Amino acid sequence: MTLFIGVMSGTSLDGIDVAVVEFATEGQFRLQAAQTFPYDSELRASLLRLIENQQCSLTELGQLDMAIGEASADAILHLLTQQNIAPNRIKAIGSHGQTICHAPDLELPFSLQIGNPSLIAERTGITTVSDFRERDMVAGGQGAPLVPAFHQSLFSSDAENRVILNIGGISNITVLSKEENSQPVAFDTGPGNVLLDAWIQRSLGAPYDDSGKWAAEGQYNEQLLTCLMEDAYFSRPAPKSTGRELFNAQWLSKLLDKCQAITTLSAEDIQATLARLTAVSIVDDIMRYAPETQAVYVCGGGAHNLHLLNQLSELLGPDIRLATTEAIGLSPDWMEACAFAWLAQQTILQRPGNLPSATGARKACILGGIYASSKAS
Ligand SMILES: Nc1ncnc2c1ncn2[C@@H]1O[C@H](COP(=O)(O)OP(=O)(O)OP(=O)(O)O)[C@@H](O)[C@H]1O
Ligand SMILES: CC(=O)N[C@H]1[C@@H]2OC[C@@H](O2)[C@@H](O)[C@@H]1O[C@H](C)C(=O)O
Repeated sequence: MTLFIGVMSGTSLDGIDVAVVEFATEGQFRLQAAQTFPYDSELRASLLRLIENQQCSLTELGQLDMAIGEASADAILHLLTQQNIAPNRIKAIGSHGQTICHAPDLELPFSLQIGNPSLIAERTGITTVSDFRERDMVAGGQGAPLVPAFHQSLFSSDAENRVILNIGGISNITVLSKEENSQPVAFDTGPGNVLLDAWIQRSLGAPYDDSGKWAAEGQYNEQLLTCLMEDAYFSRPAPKSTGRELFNAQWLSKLLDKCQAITTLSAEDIQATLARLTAVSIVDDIMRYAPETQAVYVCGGGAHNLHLLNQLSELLGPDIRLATTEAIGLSPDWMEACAFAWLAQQTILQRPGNLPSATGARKACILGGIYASSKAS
């Protein structure tokens, strides 16, 4: 039995997801335990300032790197103790870290994640794989999304054309065709929950729109939707990836200021329009890149937003089945953490982790850096 741990802190900045995963035979896995460890409000506020304003001192950056490393190590050790799993049973940790700057389209592209892996390896005594994105980028890729290789390995089907849809802060799709040897198209479609969270936080002070109830009280507005959809990201062809550097509270404020319809809209109408934007941008991309889709399986926190799921279902129409990834064997909350456990395994086995058909890289690469355990194995 080979156990790996995956650790993911996503663009929603809600905290650190940790999953303990068993990989038995090829193409099979079992989730043994998982938990989210929320960021404390001060750490979250510092991260948000850093990511959205892109300004901080080097000392502050170094301290945040260490603080997230500490929080990740604490989370891993807490889960292992609670589950009575000895650290020496874990082959390796795959730690994504917290993205603080993703810049795939610069002349010298880079993607920066923090959460010091030396600290994680030292504190846990477990070999830690980290810095997954940059190898793909230097091979000409976007460095994201990386989860599609895991989707392909574990969730392909020869019975139906599937899309795996992650709705985190940002949304991304993986198109899994039932044709043998087909390579998945996969990319970030744009905002997931990030604008919904920003607007409800600004209007009501709530962290997120629980089940989408607030959006369901409003009516979406076509004029505002058209304004929002004019952003060039939506019409750009794949491969492409994005993040909070583009879709953030400032992006929203700027477009709300520009749109004349805004004076007649209630705050909940704006929330309804943002939900519609997430749904329309996703479904437009599914229709463009995967018109033969038979089923869409949703994961990420957006899988709990019933209003968003209703919007998706309406736009997809009656012939495309919509369900959460629970229907194909994995709770929507743990997809990304499980994927980083799998990506760590790929690296340890010296196998590639990126999919060139998703990221646009020239070749498949072994991803990441390995921070060896200081304990003899
Ligand atoms: N019960 C719920 N109702 C509505 N929305 C929810 C609910 N639970 C979580 N969410 C949404 O999901 C978000 C968190 O999703 P998730 O953890 O998948 O994001 P992430 O992993 O940080 O992002 P990404 O995948 O972009 O890196 C929350 O910020 C919230 O908007
Ligand atoms: C740079 C970065 O952290 N990107 C995230 C983000 O969150 C969702 C989407 O944008 C995806 O491209 C990616 O994360 C997942 C884990 C991925 O690489 O597949």
